[in-house]
Parts: sequence; C-alpha cells; structure tokens
Amino acid sequence: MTDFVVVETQPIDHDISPSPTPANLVIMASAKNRTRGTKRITHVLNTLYDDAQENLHDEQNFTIWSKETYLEQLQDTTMKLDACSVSTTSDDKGGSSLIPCSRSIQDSWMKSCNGVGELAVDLAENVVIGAFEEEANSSSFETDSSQSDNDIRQEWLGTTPFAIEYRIDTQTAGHLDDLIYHQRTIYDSILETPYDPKHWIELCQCCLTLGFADIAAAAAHKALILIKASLNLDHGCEGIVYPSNLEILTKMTLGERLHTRSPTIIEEELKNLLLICYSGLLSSLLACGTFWEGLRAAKEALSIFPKDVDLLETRNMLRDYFYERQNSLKAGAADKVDESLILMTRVGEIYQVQYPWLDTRLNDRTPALVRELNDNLNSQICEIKPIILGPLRESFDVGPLGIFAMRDIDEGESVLVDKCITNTTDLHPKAQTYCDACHASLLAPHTLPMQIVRPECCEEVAFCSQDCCSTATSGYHRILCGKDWSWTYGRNGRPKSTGLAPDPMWRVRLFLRMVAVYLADTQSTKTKVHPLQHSLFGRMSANYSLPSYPDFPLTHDWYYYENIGAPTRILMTLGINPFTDPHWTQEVIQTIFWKMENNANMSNINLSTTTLPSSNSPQREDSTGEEIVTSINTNYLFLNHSCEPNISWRGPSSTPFESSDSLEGINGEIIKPGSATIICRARQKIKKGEELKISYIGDPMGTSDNTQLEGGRQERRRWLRKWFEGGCGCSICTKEAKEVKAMAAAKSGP
Ligand SMILES: C[S@@+](CC[C@H](N)C(=O)[O-])C[C@H]1O[C@@H](n2cnc3c(N)ncnc32)[C@H](O)[C@@H]1O
Repeated sequence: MTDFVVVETQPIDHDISPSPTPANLVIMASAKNRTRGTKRITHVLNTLYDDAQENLHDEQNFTIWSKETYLEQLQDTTMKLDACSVSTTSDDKGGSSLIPCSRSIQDSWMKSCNGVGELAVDLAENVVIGAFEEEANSSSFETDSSQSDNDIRQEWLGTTPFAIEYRIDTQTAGHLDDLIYHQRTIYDSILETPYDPKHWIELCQCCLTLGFADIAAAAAHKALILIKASLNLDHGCEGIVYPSNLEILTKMTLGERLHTRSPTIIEEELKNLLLICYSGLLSSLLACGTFWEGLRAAKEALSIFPKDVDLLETRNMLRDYFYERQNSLKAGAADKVDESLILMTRVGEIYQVQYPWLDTRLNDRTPALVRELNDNLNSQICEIKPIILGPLRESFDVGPLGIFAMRDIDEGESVLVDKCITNTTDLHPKAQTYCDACHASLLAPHTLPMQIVRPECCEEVAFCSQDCCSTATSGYHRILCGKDWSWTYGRNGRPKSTGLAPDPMWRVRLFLRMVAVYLADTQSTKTKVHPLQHSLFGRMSANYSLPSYPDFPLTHDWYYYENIGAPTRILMTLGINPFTDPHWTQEVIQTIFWKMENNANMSNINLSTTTLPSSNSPQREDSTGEEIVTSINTNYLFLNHSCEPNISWRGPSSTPFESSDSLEGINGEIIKPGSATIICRARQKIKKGEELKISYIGDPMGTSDNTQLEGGRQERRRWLRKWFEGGCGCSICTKEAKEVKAMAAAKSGP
C-alpha cells in the first residue's frame, strides 16, 4: 500500500526527529492507488489538498500550506513517490515535506499523537474517500508512460550476481512492475499479521525472484524463528532465546487464518511451512554465494526432511559450488593453504546497492545534520562541509562531505584528535585488558591498577578513567549491562583470521555497540528518530554502486550469520521486535552494515608485548595479544582520500616507547596505547579553505619498504576500489588514468 503523509514541521533546534508532533501534522491520507505514474500521483495529491483544506481549515492544531507551496513541494517530490516505503524528514527551519510512508509508521505516529492523531485519522479517512472514488475504475498498478519498456532499471537488478541474466529478461519482458507490486502486497500482509510465517516465506520467494537474495534469506530466517519457536524445535535459531509469547502469537495467527483451533491442523501447517521455508533459505544462501553456511543449513533441514528431493538437489548444488570455489582457491594458493584461505571458502558475496523500495531520503544528510555534526566536532581548526558547493536546500541531501581548514594550518600541527566509544576487538572486555569505552590499555605502565575504574552495576567491564566510566554507564553500557554478549566473541565455526583481516564478527560487535549508543541516546532524549536519520548512523556514507549490465561492480563480503542471524539475535535480546518494528528491518540493518564497512578504521595493536601482563589481566585462551581494533571514529570518518595527502594520521598505538609527542592530543593530553583515538596532523602548510585529505592505504605510491601491503602502486590503487570504484579523483590518479587511456588507444591503433 502506498501511503502518503504530508507534514509541516515547526522550527526545532538541531532535531532530526521524524515524528511529527500533533501541531505539525497537516494532512494524513492513504492514497491507495498503487501507482508509479507521476501524473496520477499529482492528481491524487491535488484532490487530497482540496479535501484537507475543507476538513482542516478551522483546526488550530494544523497548519495548511498555501497551494503554491504545496505544488512547489510536489514538483520536487513526486518523482520520488514510487519509492513506497518508510520515509521521514524534518528540518530546523520549519521546512515542509511530502512523505511516502508505510502503514506501520503511520500507526506508530498515530499512537504518539494521541487524541489529535485519532482526529487526523478520521480526517484522513475522509480524504481517502475522495481519492478512492477517483481511483476506483483505474487499474491497480500503473507504470509511468514516460518509461520505455526496454529500459533496464538498474536499481532493481538485485544484490546477487547469481542469475542476473534472468532478472534482465524479467525486466525486458515487462514483468518487473508486477513483481514490485507483489512485493508491496506482501509487506502489507506482514504489517497486518507479522507472526504468520507464510508471509515471510512469500517475501523470501519474491525477493529471491527480484534478485535481493540477502533480504530473501532474512525473510526466511524470520519465518524459521516463528516456526521453530512454535514447534519447540531443539535446533534453536542461532542461539536466539525466543520470547515466551512468540509461540502463542504464531499459533493464534495460524489458527485465525485457517479458521481452526485444532493443534493438529496448526502443527501440520507449521511443518509444511518449515519445509518451504528451508527450501527458500537454501536457495537464498546459494544465491548469496555463502555455500558453507548453506551446507550447514541444508544439514539441519535434511535432519528433519531427509528424503525431500528439492532440498537434496539444492544441497548438492551448494556442495558442488563449495568444492569448486575451494579447489580454485587451493590452486591459486599453491602450497599456502592456511586459515585465511579457509575463511575465503566460507564467505558470501553481494553487491552493495541501495534497496529501491527503501526511501532514499533515509540516506539524506541535510544541512541541519551538517550543523549538528560541526557542533559535535567543536573545532576552531577544521569543519565538516559539503564538497560540491551549490545552493543548499534545507531538507535535501547535501552530497559528499569532507573536512576543510577554517584557518591557515602549520606543518606538524595537530588538526583533529578523534576519541571514540564505537570500537571493538576480538578480546572479551571481561579480560579487562583495555578500557571498555575508549579501548586504552589497562595494563601497567599505561594504566596503573589503582587508576582502573570499575562501575557499580557489574564486574564485566573496566575503564581507564572516571570520564570513560561515566560516558559508558550513563550511555551505551546502560543498554548492554546484565545481558550475556559473550557469544559475539565466538567465531561461528570459522578459524581465527590472520594477518590484517579481522574476524568477520567485528561487524556484529560494532553493530551491537552502535545500536546501544543509539538506543541510549534516543531513550535519554525521548526522541523516536529513525536509526538511519540519527546522527550516529546518518553521518556515514556507503559505497553504493549499481549492478550495470554487462559491467558489474565489485561484490562485498556477506555472511548469513554475521549479517542476519547475529543482528536479529542482538535486536531481540535488546527487546526490539524484528517482526513488527519498522525501524529495524533487514534493509535498515544491511544499510548500517554497508555504512560501517565504508567508514570503519582498522589498526593492529599488540598489547601483550608492550607491557608486562599483570595477574589480574587474563587474555583469552587463543589470544596472541595481537589484536585488530576496529573503530568508527565519528569525525575522522569525514576525511577523504588523496594519493597526495596533506594530513597524516595514526590510530591505536601499541608501542609505549615512541616519542610522547606522537601520543599527545591537541590540548597536550596523553593518548594511551591501545586507545581507538585517531590523531591527525598536517604534513605540510595548509591554507584556510583547503580540504584536509589523508591516505586510506598507507603509503599511496607503494614505495616504502616497511609496509604490510604488497604489490606496490598498482595493488594500492586496487585497494581503493573498496571505497570508490569510479577511481580516486586526486591529481596523481587522474594523470595515471589518462596515461592508461592513451596507451590503450595507441595499442588499438588508428
Ligand atoms: C570514509 S568516507 C569519507 C567521507 C565521505 N566523502 C562522506 O561524504 O561521508 C569514504 C567515501 O568518501 C568518498 N571518497 C573519499 N575519497 C575519495 C577520492 N579520493 N575519490 C573519490 N571518492 C572519495 C567515497 O565515496 C568513499 O566511499
């Protein structure tokens, strides 16, 4: 169902809360016209405006736009209206927004609007009648006549490289709109009855056909949780402790759908659904290229349905693909078969794309957000600014950001010291070898035993200072305390990773920490801001690319357990309902994962060799003391890359004998080894207004000897593809690209 909400926001200081207050809710209308046609939407919205004016004109709680303003808004927004999904926006100058949003968001807004909300619903229903009658005779779903049938809609090519030609054929044959419509109706059914596994299985099948195999796998996972909870299956679902009412809710929903109270009939249905669910899950994992996890799921499925031909066939395909990958990796590695090679056999791969049904506005970074970011940065030296200068419109995306000098900067000057609490390593905090907040070493001589601060609430964590302890206990730790998170330090059957690669579970632990920071903040400020619009997640950009046939972009690592199983378990443990909460759909979770991947900083530390281990600081059994700290440094992440950087940076230090100068912050404070703080200094004189740029890849020219990266300049440029596939825009890369082009032209001859 495509629902529209028109809101006018009142001026609010640096608040990007999406919840319209009763005072700013102008019109709420359900335009159930399922249309992509711009003309039709404009027509419906014109009707809505007229009706709303009639109904609301003497309501003092509502502000009505002038028709002129309204139509101006329409011009900017109608093209986006086919993105039927959750979208919210507001800005601190009292801007106005026309928002397509889902029924469940409306419902939650209605709840927060109390009496006035109900009035709005009544009025909205009046409004809808007008729109409905208009639409009654039209076909239920219409494509924009301006779109040619032969155009390939890249954004709908999916996340999986698997069978992409099939999806191109589907689009060429003109079936895409039907599939999109089908997907919307399934989401509607889920909103109505979220505990019916059948809808989640249908979503799995539909997303699989659309090529979004990761979302398909997540839908199957949700169905599996409901079914397993109801059948009391031993397997559990990746360790999830089921809420006690999940079984009752699922059985009640099935009973209502089947018009029965018979436990036998309901159980029969659950078993039927279980088989179809496994089949969808295995196909999704196959399409995501995570053959090893697919084989594990197949083993579980076949232990229940040993003779099912469909399951056996998919299992065989998973096995064949797994061996094919393993053999080719072995052949490439010659005699060097090690843990990293085993890890490579177990990872899946998908494209990093924006989900076309998730409203793009959720990814917008508005001028209001940039002002908030600069308030937090609180620097006299540098500021966060859009790179592309142009007219900034208040509730619209400002484009790529960077950090710029606010005054002339001297060579060697500290420009940014970015301490952060969003960090993780493989070491369990219980070991108390590092500060749970900033990750500074708690080992002598960096922190003396009497300096260690322990919170009153638990014995799980320790801190390097009272400051860190207060930050944690009044914030994220409040959300996490008293719950068992030790499973996030497990490896889900994988060997320990070696070298520069951190264990893939870093994503899970960083996600957990970030969700806790977000929840602590929104709870203390009593705001209901969507995670993607909260400054913590909203500040980060992803490296999206479109699967453009026939030149496909890079694929990115993806796991069933890390990307779906573990985050679902985290949310459920934190009391978030992944079946009903529109803020925490798999699309939102995966978007956060993409953002983390594009912005996380990784640094090697070796705490054990830098200090004498003290008796009260146990290491994990298999810990070598060498760890990789992964952190989201919330200001540093705005620095762009250049192969001619004017800024040098250093992450967590492990060496206590370095010159104290390199460990000093801007105000002379000492940054302790192991801390996830990043210090940035000017490599040269920098003029006011110049952009500050770092190197993402160590020595960008690949000429220094003591670097861990191999392969020189060419290899380094290849590494850059992780952040930007279109190529780095610096002058060296531009020159090299021109030379390559000229050489290719010369080779191909006249
Ligand atoms: C860590 S973020 C840096 C901040 C980012 N510009 C933003 O708007 O949030 C990395 C992203 O910045 C962009 N970027 C950074 N350096 C670049 C370069 N040299 N050339 C092209 N894009 C770059 C890419 O989109 C990359 O995915």
